[in-house]
Amino acid sequence: MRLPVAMHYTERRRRQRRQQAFCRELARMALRSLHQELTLYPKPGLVSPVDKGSHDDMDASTFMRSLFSLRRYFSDIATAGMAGASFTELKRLGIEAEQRMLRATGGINTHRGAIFCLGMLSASIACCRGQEMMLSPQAIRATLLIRWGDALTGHTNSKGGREEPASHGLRVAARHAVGGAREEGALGFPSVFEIALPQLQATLAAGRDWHCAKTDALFALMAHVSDTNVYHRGGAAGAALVQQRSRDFLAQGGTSDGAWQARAEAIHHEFVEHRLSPGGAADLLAAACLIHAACGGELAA
Ligand SMILES: CC(C)(COP(=O)(O)OP(=O)(O)OC[C@H]1O[C@@H](n2cnc3c(N)ncnc32)[C@H](O)[C@@H]1O)[C@@H](O)C(=O)NCCC(=O)NCCS
Ligand SMILES: Nc1ncnc2c1ncn2[C@@H]1O[C@H](COP(=O)(O)OP(=O)(O)OP(=O)(O)O)[C@@H](O)[C@H]1O
Repeated sequence: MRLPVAMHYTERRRRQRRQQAFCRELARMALRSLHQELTLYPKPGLVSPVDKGSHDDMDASTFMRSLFSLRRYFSDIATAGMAGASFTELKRLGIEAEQRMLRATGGINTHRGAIFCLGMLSASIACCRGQEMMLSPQAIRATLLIRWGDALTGHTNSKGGREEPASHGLRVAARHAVGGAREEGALGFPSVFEIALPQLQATLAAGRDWHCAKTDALFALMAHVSDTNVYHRGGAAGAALVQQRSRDFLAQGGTSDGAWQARAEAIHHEFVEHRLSPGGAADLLAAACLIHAACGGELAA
């Protein structure tokens, strides 16, 4: 039986409202995930509410200003992803968000990697939802690769649409042959899905709390990721130090070891001494929190 036209219209409006509400909720989750990363301490070399880590141009309040500037972005990129927008459209939203972030922070790069990583993942989560798929890490990753995988591979070699000649990431990629954020994206964020998420889940399954889960996941990321921020500041020797300390921390049981807090704090101070900052790993931790939350997990306080 055919429904009257007015009913079709009402049903369509309802569906549209539900989808808009989902995109707004997803944007809140993305911001909460970034906030979850920011508030974690000890966190080697990184900015937290306790100190500025290896940075002298930014602190937690710079990150908070940056976070507020991204509210609209995450909801816009989710809406675009739900509608199956092209990568060109997503990239335009990403570049605008970078510009808003830089205005909010007085030119300091607080969230460039996160805008890319959590932005693409938000688009993918919303795209799954738009097609009424069950939200799972597998579905989100497959959707990202099917929809935007080719374009993300193309992006690996482009200048990213910005005006400057080459970013730190591109210079590091050329000099040290490391992939960085662009390669992560082109491969469907393997460090999020294969390293950070399983580690979050393993620590929680072992009965430890969310704070421990985030800490173990961050160390697992630092042990595996080729972080262009680390190479930019510390070269190959800095990258080797970050990986070695992180592997040692995990080999001693991570947060299952009674003295983990003191050990993590000692590594934090050592990274600060060397001016090392694993910002890529920090972004990927926030991204893993977002996938965890989008698939029904709790983001504990
Ligand atoms: C892809 C991006 C991150 C550019 O990265 P690039 O390699 O040029 O390096 P840049 O030094 O500018 O920033 C890299 C940032 O990525 C993060 N990062 C570093 N290493 C890694 C890694 N291995 N994995 C994930 N993130 C990483 C860091 O936080 C760092 O700040 C992005 O800034 C970009 O291209 N922006 C243009 C807008 C765009 O195209 N957006 C796409 C859709 S949202
Ligand atoms: N808690 C955090 N502390 C520090 N950096 C973080 C944190 N979370 C994420 N990051 C990432 O680290 C990057 C900042 O690193 P950095 O200041 O080295 O970048 P830069 O401005 O490109 O380099 P530089 O300051 O050496 O010229 C940001 O792009 C951000 O994505």
